[in-house]
Amino acid sequence: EALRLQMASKDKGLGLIDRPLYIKALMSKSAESILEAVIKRDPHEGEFIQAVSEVVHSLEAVLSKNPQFVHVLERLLEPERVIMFRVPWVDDKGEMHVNRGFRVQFNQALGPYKGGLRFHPGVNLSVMKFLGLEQTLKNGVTSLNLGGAMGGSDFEPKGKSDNEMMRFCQSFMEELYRHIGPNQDTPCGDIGVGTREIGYLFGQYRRLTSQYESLLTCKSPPWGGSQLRPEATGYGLVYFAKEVLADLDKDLKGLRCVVSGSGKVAMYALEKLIAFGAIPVSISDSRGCIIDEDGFDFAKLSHLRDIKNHRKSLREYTKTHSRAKYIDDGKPWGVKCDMAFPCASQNELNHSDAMALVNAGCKIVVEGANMPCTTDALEVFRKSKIVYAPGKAANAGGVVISGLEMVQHSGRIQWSADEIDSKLQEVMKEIYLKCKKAANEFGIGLGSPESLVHGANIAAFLRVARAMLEQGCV
Ligand SMILES: NC(=O)C1=CN([C@@H]2O[C@H](COP(=O)(O)OP(=O)(O)OC[C@H]3O[C@@H](n4cnc5c(N)ncnc54)[C@H](OP(=O)(O)O)[C@@H]3O)[C@@H](O)[C@H]2O)C=CC1
Ligand SMILES: N=C(CCC(=O)O)C(=O)O
Repeated sequence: EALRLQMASKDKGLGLIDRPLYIKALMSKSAESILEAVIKRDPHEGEFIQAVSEVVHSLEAVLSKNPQFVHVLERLLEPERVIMFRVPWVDDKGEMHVNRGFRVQFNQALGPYKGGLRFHPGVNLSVMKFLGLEQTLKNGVTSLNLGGAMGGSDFEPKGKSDNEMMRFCQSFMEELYRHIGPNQDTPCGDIGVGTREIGYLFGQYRRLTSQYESLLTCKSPPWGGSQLRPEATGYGLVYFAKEVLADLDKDLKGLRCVVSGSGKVAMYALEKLIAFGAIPVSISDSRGCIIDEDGFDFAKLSHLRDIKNHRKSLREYTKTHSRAKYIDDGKPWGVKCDMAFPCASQNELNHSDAMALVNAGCKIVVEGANMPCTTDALEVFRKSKIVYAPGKAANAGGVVISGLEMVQHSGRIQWSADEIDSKLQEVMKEIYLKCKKAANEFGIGLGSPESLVHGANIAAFLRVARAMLEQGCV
């Protein structure tokens, strides 16, 4: 029945919203009714429904053994607060512009809201809610006491001067500061928001409140930031991948890796892969990808992509490295490889990309981005027995070091890069073991390629749900 529904949905070319049809066929009544309620309430929020479908599917076994959690899950899937606001700003020519700002404060049961800020024209409420849910579960799967949130704006940072970026950040914080604080909500970076933007946001917050508080992370180390916070997501991703490989008696050395994206997460993942002797052969940006079969000149690449140089196009790399090929509108998934690290954006890797990866010999996919694989791509991985590590576990290194930044900032101390790095390695191993344990406890054995995603959802949900149950119907 599930396969029939799945084929039917594919034949009719049903959209994202209908994709859960075949997933629903696999679900018990209570799980299906929870998903149906979400689809009924916001049928146009495709990304959010996609994220919810995966979570509800993972929790079937938990709900059947713990019926008291059914109502907790219903509450969890509705954000505690959605703040949307106008962001007016003036460009260098004196022209006025307006953008939309968001802060989705998803769940505060485990601690103050914690999550990124994304500046990208693709930002809308559905994307903010999917990221808020992912962040809630990601923070839940760590041992940190942090709730989940996500915010940002549909502002396009590309082509903006430093002064325009500063004025936009100041206007954005002019509203956001009413809703955040060290014990309330502590934002950080994400797509389009790095240390430069966090600096401008922090300066405006200080001006408005005259408070020097630990309320933004990814700050610059000399004034309260943590060592290795920019590197943390990419480094942690590779540490997680090493744990997955170790269980398969493999190691990164000599493995060919395809990476997508060339921002903060992708570039530091590339650096760490090279350090461990892996051979990254591709990276990408929103206009195309570079294939360099012999491996990359990391120093040259990182100079090109540095935000201080306004992130030059990847095409510039081929001017000094003739062996590299730049492919307009290209994606890196067809290149012969052993592992894939999607580190760009949601739904960047679809059904045909997944098929290309299978044909290229890929055996393991480790997500650096949040929800980079479509439901159809995950179905291909499942059928082809490709081991798949979800972003909510594998990319949690960023928020973990954000949590450590908050500890250092409030204690007015700063740990060394080595201390942070060894803590990061330890935490990524802990997260991996938690996912494995949860999957095994509920009978989704490690043999099944999607066990880590179920394990991550189960481990995270149980931690958040227990707190929500004890804190009453709020
Ligand atoms: N920063 C963090 O701490 C964390 C980030 N993540 C996730 O990792 C991913 C990357 O974030 P981050 O590296 O910080 O962001 P950056 O803005 O630093 O880099 C984003 C990269 O992805 C590319 N990109 C953006 N949108 C698209 C798209 N629609 N299609 C193809 N490529 C695209 C960009 O290309 P171009 O330069 O051409 O725009 C750029 O190379 C996101 O999914 C984010 O949510 C997860 C955990 C932590
Ligand atoms: N964008 C982030 C980082 C969140 C944080 O460090 O608060 C993520 O985990 O997706």
